[in-house]
Formats: sequence, structure tokens, C-alpha cells
Amino acid sequence: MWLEIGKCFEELDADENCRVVVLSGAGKVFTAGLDFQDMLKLAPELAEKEDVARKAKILLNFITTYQKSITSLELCRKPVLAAIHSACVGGGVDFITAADMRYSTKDAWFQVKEVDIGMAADVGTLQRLPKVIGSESLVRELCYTARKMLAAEALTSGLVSRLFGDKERLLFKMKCLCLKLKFLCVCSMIKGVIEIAEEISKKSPVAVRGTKVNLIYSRDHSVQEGLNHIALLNQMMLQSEDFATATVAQATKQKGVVFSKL
Ligand SMILES: CCC/C=C/C=C/C(=O)SCCNC(=O)CCNC(=O)[C@H](O)C(C)(C)COP(=O)(O)OP(=O)(O)OC[C@H]1O[C@@H](n2cnc3c(N)ncnc32)[C@H](O)[C@@H]1OP(=O)(O)O
Repeated sequence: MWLEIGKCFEELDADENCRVVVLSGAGKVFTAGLDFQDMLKLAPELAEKEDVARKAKILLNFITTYQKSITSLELCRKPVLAAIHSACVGGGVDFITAADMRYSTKDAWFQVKEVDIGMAADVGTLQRLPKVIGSESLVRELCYTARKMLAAEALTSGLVSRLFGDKERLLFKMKCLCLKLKFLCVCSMIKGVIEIAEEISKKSPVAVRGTKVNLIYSRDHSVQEGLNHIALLNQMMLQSEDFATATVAQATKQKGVVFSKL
């Protein structure tokens, strides 16, 4: 599956019909993290080698494959919106911290579980989580203790940017019908996140792509390096038809401008 994730985001990056990606979990939980069965398969392969360097080579390959898979969310130049329900454990936290935005249901919970299985997290949480939630103290508490963080705290800490009552559109509709009071409805997460994705998809893909690429670059570089990067990028991109079209539309209050595929 980890290889498939990388391949999937490579394809989404290349697909001109795709402007935004919504990532959700199909099962009972968003993700249980590392598949213990995968780890069991690794054991005999390691046992075949006696020497530590040979064993280490196998593990390095394993770890970097997982790392690349998760980094593929950032290399995909389309915004990735993670919609998380129920449990998001271990590798799941590594995974969602590589997304552009995170939303969850009120029943969601997050756990940097790696210390509980005797390892330091190695596929992104330790690198990205401090940049996502900003509090080193909270990050360290979560990583050292492996305690569960519930949705409410995920919201206040900035791990997720909005909470939804439930996951599916169906439930949203049912609740609306039952209550007959739209304003009291807890909004379905998938519906809400798709609405945000739709809003982004109407913007210039040139502008959105440039914004994502520069945000990630700037996160990992100095302010001046980030400024240099966007200056280089925009000396080309400001010549795009999107810039002219969008600027005229804003100035003339024109609505519903459609930007062509990129
Ligand atoms: C180079 C490596 C990089 C990656 C590192 C990643 C590290 C990590 O992800 S550390 C965290 C590992 N994951 C866990 O510790 C999660 C363990 N599972 C749970 O906490 C619960 O199962 C969970 C909260 C996800 C769901 O709880 P629930 O009560 O709803 O279900 P269960 O009865 O516990 O589980 C249902 C069946 O799923 C199997 N299962 C659960 N987790 C895993 C897993 N990680 N890998 C494989 N299988 C898993 C569980 O055994 C049950 O199976 P069965 O008994 O056959 O029904």
C-alpha cells in the first residue's frame, strides 16, 4: 500500500484534470498506522543476514520507501486536504502532517504511537508536526508519551483547522431531514471538505500550484531564500494568462471566471 500511495500522488500531480485532492479513510478508522503484518514479513528477510550493515541496508530501504510515500503528498503540487475520522494512529500522523490542510470529525483522535512499539517515529511526524502545530512542548509530550489527542485539542492546537459532526453526506442529509433546522445541523465532513476543495479548484491552477510549492519551500528555508524562490517562479508565472484574466476579473468584479487546465 505504501508504494501505491506514492504512485497515486505522482499520478494526481501529473493529471491535469485534478486540481485538489481530498484524502479520507474508507474503513472504520482513518488509519491504524503501520501494518503489523508488513513488519512480520520483514523479520525473515532480516534474519537471513547476519551482519548488522546488511540488515541495516534492508531497513534503510524499508524506511526510505515509507518516507518517500509520505513525502509524495508534498511533492504533489495540488493541495491535499485530509479528512480524518475516528483513529489516526502512528504512521497516520506522519501521513496527515504532509497534507496541506487537515479536517476531522468530532470523534477523531490522534496518536503518535511509535514509542509504544519501541521506535522513534521515522517517516515525517518528528520533522513536520512541530511545524504544523507550532508548540514544541506539546509535540514532545505527544511523541514521548504516545497519549491520545482528541479532536477538540487537535483543533485548538492547530493540527486540524475545522471539526465536523460526522463523516458522510448521507448522515448530513438524514440529520437535516430529522431536525428540519438546517442551522442546527452538524455538517458532514466529506461534504464540508469537498466544498473547500471545490472553492480551491475554481482558482487559477497556476496560482494555487505556485502557492503550495513556495509555502513548502519557504517552510524549509530562510525568509530571503523563500523570497528569492517566489521571485524566480513568478518572473515566469506572472506572464501566464491566468494572472491577466484573474486581475481583470477582480478589477471589473467579474464572477465565474474559468481557468484552463494546467
Ligand atoms: C518504516 C516504518 C515506518 C512507519 C512507522 C509507523 C509506525 C506506527 O504506525 S506505530 C502505530 C502502529 N499501530 C498501532 O499500534 C495501532 C494498533 N491498533 C489499534 O490501536 C486499534 O486496533 C485501533 C484503534 C486502530 C482500532 O481499534 P478497534 O477497537 O476499532 O479495532 P481492533 O479490534 O483493535 O482491531 C480490528 C482488527 O484490526 C487489526 N489491527 C489493528 N491495528 C492493526 C495494525 N496496525 N496492523 C495490522 N492489523 C491491525 C486488529 O488486530 C484486529 O484484527 P482482528 O483481530 O483480525 O479482527
